[in-house]
Amino acid sequence: MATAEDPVKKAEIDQPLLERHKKPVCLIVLGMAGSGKTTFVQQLTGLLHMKKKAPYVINLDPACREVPYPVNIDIRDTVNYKEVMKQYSLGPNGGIVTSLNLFATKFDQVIKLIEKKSENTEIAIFDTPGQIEVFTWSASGSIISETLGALFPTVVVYVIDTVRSVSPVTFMSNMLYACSILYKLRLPFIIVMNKIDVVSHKFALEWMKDFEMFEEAVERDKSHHANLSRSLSLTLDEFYKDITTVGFSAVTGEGFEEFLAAVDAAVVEYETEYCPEHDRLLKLQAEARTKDKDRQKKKFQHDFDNDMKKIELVRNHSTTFWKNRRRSNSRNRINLLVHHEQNIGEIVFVRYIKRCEFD
Ligand SMILES: Nc1nc2c(ncn2[C@@H]2O[C@H](COP(=O)(O)OP(=O)(O)OP(=O)(O)O)[C@@H](O)[C@H]2O)c(=O)[nH]1
Repeated sequence: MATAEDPVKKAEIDQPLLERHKKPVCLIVLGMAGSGKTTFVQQLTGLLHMKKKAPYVINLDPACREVPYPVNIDIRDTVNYKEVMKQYSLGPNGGIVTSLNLFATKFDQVIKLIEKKSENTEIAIFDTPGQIEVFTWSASGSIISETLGALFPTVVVYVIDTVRSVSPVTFMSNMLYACSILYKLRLPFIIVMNKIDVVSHKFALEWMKDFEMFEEAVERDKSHHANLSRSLSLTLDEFYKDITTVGFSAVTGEGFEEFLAAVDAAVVEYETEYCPEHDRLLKLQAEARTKDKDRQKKKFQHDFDNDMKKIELVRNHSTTFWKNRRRSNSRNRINLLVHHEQNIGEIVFVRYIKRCEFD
């Protein structure tokens, strides 16, 4: 398991973030309802302000009553969640999904605003709805995360309620969810074990580092899910190795510096792993498109040649016909032939235009 204090990563992040990147680092804050996302964003915003590094804050939760931090862009200014529910006859979750989808259609404007601020903004923070699946498994969530990932160094911050995770089963469920989000969004990932002012997150670090310690905890837990947790934990071993975990208290601000170091390390990962992979995929897509175009071009050429043969045949036939035609009883046949010639002429014309497009 990697922590922000790893010497290799620390060496790579000696240079301050702002000097390496002109664009802000985008933090997408996700987490189960009640994990403390909003309090975390509030604390983070306050601490960054104190450091004279005011973040650009975007609220993506259309259903929240109030936002307890200074917000630069608020989804509620663009979409009226209650109106959406009424207009489309939706329940609360459907209303949130549809509101986020409507907002995603205007996401290019958000990008423009962030770019405008890029000169003197280091960090942009996105607070997301409590119904985590609304963001992670919706089209709008993919659009937003992919757009950000393509333009700015983007990091997913997954907030976990440490107090509730002392139970191995809850801990395992949370980790499985984190793992599924990582594979869905494929962006650098930081786990924030929140509420460490109540319970230290050391037990979680130990469970992630040492499988036997987790197994002991599972043995103590009499839950009927214990066996499943044990085998899943082995599966998650690989996931733990690549993930950065920091303890944080959204109430006291403890863990702030460690979190910033983790963000810096995640940006290095974005540059060294995410960007090359992203470019590789784009290249593959471009190659596939070229191949498809070549295939269509060949097929077109084949059809075009066949048409030319057909028209030549009709032309020869009609020349003979016109030569031998007799005036009586031939009007319909003449009309048919003219019509046929016109049709083939149109096909050839359309194909000719298409060939010009190919070239
Ligand atoms: N002691 C303690 N309480 C916290 C901390 N972070 C959040 N809380 C409390 O946890 C509760 C939930 O916090 P929120 O910030 O509303 O959680 P959320 O994830 O935004 O919730 P949703 O908007 O429902 O998704 C609140 O009562 C907070 O005061 C923390 O670090 N320590």
